[in-house]
This record gives sequence, structure tokens and C-alpha cells, in this order.
Amino acid sequence: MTSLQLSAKEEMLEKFLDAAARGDLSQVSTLLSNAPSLINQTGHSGWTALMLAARNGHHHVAEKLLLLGCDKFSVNSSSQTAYDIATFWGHRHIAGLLGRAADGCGRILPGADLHPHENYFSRETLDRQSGRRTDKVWLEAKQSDSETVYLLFSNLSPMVRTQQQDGSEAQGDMKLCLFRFEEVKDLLLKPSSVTIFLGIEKTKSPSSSSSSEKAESLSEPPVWFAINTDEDAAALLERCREKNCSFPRSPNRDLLKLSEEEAGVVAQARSVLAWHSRYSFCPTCGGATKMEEGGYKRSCLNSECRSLQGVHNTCYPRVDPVVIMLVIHPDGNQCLLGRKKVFPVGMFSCLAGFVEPGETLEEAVRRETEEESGVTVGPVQYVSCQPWPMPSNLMIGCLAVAVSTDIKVDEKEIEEARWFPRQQVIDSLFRGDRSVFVIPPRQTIAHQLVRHWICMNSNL
Ligand SMILES: NC(=O)C1=CN([C@@H]2O[C@H](COP(=O)(O)OP(=O)(O)OC[C@H]3O[C@@H](n4cnc5c(N)ncnc54)[C@H](O)[C@@H]3O)[C@@H](O)[C@H]2O)C=CC1
Ligand SMILES: [Mg+2]
Ligand SMILES: [Mg+2]
Ligand SMILES: [Mg+2]
Ligand SMILES: [Zn+2]
Repeated sequence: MTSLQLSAKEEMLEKFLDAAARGDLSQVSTLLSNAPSLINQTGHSGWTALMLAARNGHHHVAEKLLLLGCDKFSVNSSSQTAYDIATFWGHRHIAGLLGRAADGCGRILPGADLHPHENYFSRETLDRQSGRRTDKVWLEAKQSDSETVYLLFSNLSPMVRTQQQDGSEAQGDMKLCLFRFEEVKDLLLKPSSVTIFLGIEKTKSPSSSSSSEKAESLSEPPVWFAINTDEDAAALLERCREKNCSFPRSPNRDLLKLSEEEAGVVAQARSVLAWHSRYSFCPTCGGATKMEEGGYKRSCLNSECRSLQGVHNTCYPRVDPVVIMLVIHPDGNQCLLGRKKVFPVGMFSCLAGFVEPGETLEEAVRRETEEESGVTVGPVQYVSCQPWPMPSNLMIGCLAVAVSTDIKVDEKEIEEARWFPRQQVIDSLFRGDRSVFVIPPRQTIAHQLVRHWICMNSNL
């Protein structure tokens, strides 16, 4: 492609985005009929036409873009969807349009917020195909298929390559190293390796399908597996043809640099691999176990073991539910955030805690808030959840309303907890002001809960 062609394309994109921002429906429609691929493209700001229409309150443009199948879930560099933007700027009619489920679910679940909140670690790019896990013949054939994709984990860290050499922390700076069967087949045979089936790549919805595309879609998309091995890490890195590869040492920080798609795959793979590394022996009798069902089951080898009678939850990968809550002051204008000693300087986050056996989510929110801050909580509302693969938590995000306001922290866990006025939260969240406090990164559900609260009531 010549630079002239490139600049003509760029010019058309600028025109298209500008038309969406101005609400010029006829120009948006004309440009799209000439170049349908413009629909999901972003300009220098990382904003799509839908985001610009949402920002400026152009309902008719947003409606047209949705009708033509644009992706309403894409996010800008601040992780905002068009829905977030419409909500933040107070364009409720557009937020309503974007939040509406296409199949009329709104009638069946009136009052429910049907806009799916997407958190980091939660994008599903693979179809897990759980039915295939018991098909040993299919799994074995797929393991040696030349199209199959392998992720390589050492000590539960995936091999990644870093794009930037300046130690940048930005999301997308890290990419997973992908391997083929030929490059890892020796590892598959090692008794100490654990190989799990992750799923099949999801096919993109066939909007414009030419006959060649149709033929292509008939063959099955690539299957993904993940291997955890205790082979020497330096030797493993030599297998990769890419430069700047490593196994990140600090998952809590480093795994936040992946793209949304790759983070979703890592959340699944790391949690299951961590379960295998922690549950090598049968929790019921202490006997040896064997892996089954593509890595989604471990069965006891002791034929007398009680875990073989009926269904035992010890045989399946575990998930630990954690409630995480943004507690709102009874005046509606302050929220409760706390800090642990281990947090980076100045950082305050939502309170959180493991759900205990025999406890509802609402009770866990009330108990953990009261234990950690001394504040009593009344109503609790679920917002969204986030898999947190360190090693296998499910963070259940809630808003809660306080009915008492005096703070008395549990010093064993929390160093300090405070009520933060809405304006201070806005300054930290949107203006990057670190003078009062630092909010956790946007990949955390804590950040998203705070953002949700601010956007919920804003009419700026
Ligand atoms: N994604 C996010 O935005 C955030 C994630 N988190 C995660 O939530 C998790 C729980 O939060 P905490 O305040 O630490 O919980 P917490 O307030 O319940 O206290 C943790 C203590 O609970 C006990 N405990 C009970 N059940 C446990 C289990 N299944 N696994 C481990 N320890 C258990 C342990 O003694 C542990 O030290 C942490 O692992 C943290 O990584 C916490 C805050 C923000
Ligand atoms: Mg806690
Ligand atoms: Mg607890
Ligand atoms: Mg606690
Ligand atoms: Zn057993």
C-alpha cells in the first residue's frame, strides 16, 4: 500500500469519526456504505464512532451504528465502553439504547441492568467446549494437530514477550508467546508436566461471508492447550523465536499488562494449573491422583477412597468467592476505602473478604465491612464480578449503603480506612490527581466499582 493510499484511508476515517461526533447521520451512512470496515475503527484518541456519538448525545447516529452491527463493547484507552461514556455524560437515552439487550430481555427482567459489565480477566475468547473434555480420542488428535496453540507456563507464570523496553506498565505491553505442537511435544511426554485443554477459538460472527470465507469457516478453528512444566526456565525461554521473552515474577502486577483477550485466557489457564499444583494428592485419603477430562478433574487412584463414591467437589477445580464492596455513606456523597500495609504508597481500595461457608453474599459484605472498618451496612446490590487468577478467586463486586459511619479498623488487616468525598474520588479517577489518594489500576474490579458509583449519578 502506498503512503498516498494510506493517507486517503486515514482521511476518510477522520471524516467518518468527525461526522459521528457532529451527529451528521447522512454523512455517517454514506461513508459506511462506501467503506463498511470503518464502523469499528478508532481514531488517534482510541475512540470509535459509537463512542463519539455517545459522548455528544447523538441518539440517531448511535442507533444507526448499532443497526449496522458495530461492536458496542469495544473500549477506549481508559477502558470505557460507549455505554460508560453515555452514562458519564448524562445521555440517558443513549445509555438506554446501548444497555438494551437485543432479544427483548428487558421485558423479562424489568429493572435489571442488562448492560454486561466487562472486567479485566473476564473476556472469553475461547469456547471451553466442556463436552469435549471426556473425548480422549479427540483431545489426543488435537494435541498433535499442527494448528493447535500451546501456552507455556513455568511456576504458574505464562511465557510472555514484552513490547516496550522502558519498563512501561501499560496494558497491552505484554503478549503471550504461542507455541505449536512440534515445539513442545517433548514437554507433553514429561511426567512432571501438566497439560490442560482450554477450548476452541471462537469464530467471528459471519457478517459478510464470501464463498472463500465460507469454505474457511467449515474447518474447525484452532484448539488451545496450556502446559505447566518444572523444566529449567532459562532453557524454556530458548525455545521461543521471539526476543524479550520472560516468565513474569509478580503475577499480581505483571499479568495486568496483557490485552483483554489474552488476560481472559490466562485467568482460565492459571487457575486450573494452580489447582493441579496445589492438589497433587487426594484431599480425602491422601492417596495419589490422576488427571482426567482435559485437566478439569483429578480422581483418586485408591479404589477404596470415599471420593470415588458419587460426585465429590474435591475432584474438580475450585473457585474461592470473595466479596468486594464499595460502601457508600448514608449521605450518598462519600465512599469508604481502606488500605492494607502492603499496598503501594497512597493507594486506597474497596474492602474485600472471602465468603465463608453457609453465608450469603449480602451477609459476607456486611460481616467483612464490619470486621475491617467497624461500619454497619444495610442494603447491598450486586454490580459485576471478576475472575482473579491469583490463584483462583471470583471477586463479586457490590455496592452497599452504610447505616453507621464511625470507623474503627481491624489493625491486623487494614492500616487505615476513610470516607472519601465524591469530588476527591473524581479527581483521582479521572484527573490522575495523586495528592489525596491513589486508586487501584483500572484492571481491578475495585477501580471499576468506584467508577460505576461515580458514573451512576453523574450528570455532567
Ligand atoms: N481485584 C481486586 O480489585 C481486588 C482483589 N482482592 C483479592 O481478594 C482476596 C481476598 O481479600 P482479603 O481482603 O485478603 O480477604 P479477607 O478479608 O477475608 O482476609 C484474608 C484472610 O482470610 C483468611 N481466608 C479465609 N478464606 C480464605 C481462602 N479461601 N483463601 C485464602 N485466605 C482465606 C486468611 O487468613 C487470609 O489471610 C485477596 O486474595 C486479594 O488478592 C482484594 C482487593 C481488590
Ligand atoms: Mg479483607
Ligand atoms: Mg475474611
Ligand atoms: Mg477481612
Ligand atoms: Zn482418595
